[in-house]
Amino acid sequence: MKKLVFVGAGSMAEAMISGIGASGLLPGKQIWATNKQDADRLRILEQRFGITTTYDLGQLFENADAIVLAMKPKDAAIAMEEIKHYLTEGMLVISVLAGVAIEAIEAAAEKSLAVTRAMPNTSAAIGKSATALAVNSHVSDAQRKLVQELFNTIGLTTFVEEYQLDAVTGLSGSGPAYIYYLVEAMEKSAAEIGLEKQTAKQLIIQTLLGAAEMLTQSDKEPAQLRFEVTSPGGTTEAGIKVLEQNGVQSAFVSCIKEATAQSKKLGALLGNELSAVKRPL
Ligand SMILES: NC(=O)C1=CN([C@@H]2O[C@H](COP(=O)(O)OP(=O)(O)OC[C@H]3O[C@@H](n4cnc5c(N)ncnc54)[C@H](O)[C@@H]3O)[C@@H](O)[C@H]2O)C=CC1
Ligand SMILES: O=C(O)[C@@H]1CCC=N1
Repeated sequence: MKKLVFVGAGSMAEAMISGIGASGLLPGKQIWATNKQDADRLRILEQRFGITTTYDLGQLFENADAIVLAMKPKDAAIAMEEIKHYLTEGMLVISVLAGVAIEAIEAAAEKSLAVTRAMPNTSAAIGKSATALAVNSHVSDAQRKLVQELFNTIGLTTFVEEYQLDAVTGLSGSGPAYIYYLVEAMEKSAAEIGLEKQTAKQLIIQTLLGAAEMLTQSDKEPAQLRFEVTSPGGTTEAGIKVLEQNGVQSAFVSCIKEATAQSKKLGALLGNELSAVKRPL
């Protein structure tokens, strides 16, 4: 790949640019980006990652191998209207838009295109994204390899059926936020039980890293690992009892289902009838 173009230069684009840049797969200069109107933001990204930015769409799309659609779903219709004439058959379109169907993107572009729908997460910034990918039939084997190589630079990559991407969005696209939410709660409680912020932060982060590593290295189920922390009549048992009384586990299940449902709704922002990708019967 010689030229990768980001249309949209917000948090997700930055996380990807940062990860791809750090991997050395593509020199910064060959990564291009544009946004709606925030020139200061583009300048910051240029300085930070050595990328090229422009508002000249002709220049932006010239000889581009792959285009990443990285605007909010609500802005996708206008953005597609602006860029559709620059999208050509040989280009690979990579959409990170939550909920928006591949067919809706092709319909908005008014042509058949090689499209990959991807759902990464913001841990891409440090090469730790969990990314799921789905491709349409116009994506060649070489493009499939290329897109996998690209997302491998920012973490773990797996291919799924397109209808599964809303679930991926609810689970791992939004997932980092759930973990940060838990950490916020742990930090709040640390303050209330008399621990200094810095000490608590260190302990919380190491606890998370340790638990993640245990989940990776051990072949035990999470429930078994939890059981092993929980001494009868001990502190964990007392704590978890409160979580159970407050329905925290089922609240998490509802949270992920709601986020999944919201992904489906967001898809409707770019072509109502085309956006809902149904599970095959
Ligand atoms: N933030 C996250 O954790 C994740 C976000 N996503 C998806 O990534 C996409 C972007 O999300 P964020 O980066 O969080 O949003 P953001 O609000 O930080 O950035 C959106 C960018 O799109 C630009 N934009 C809007 N209209 C445009 C147009 N017509 N032409 C060019 N640029 C335009 C904005 O100027 C801005 O730079 C969304 O579709 C979201 O569903 C996917 C996975 C994770
Ligand atoms: O909140 C959102 O809509 C985006 C998609 C997944 C994570 N952030």
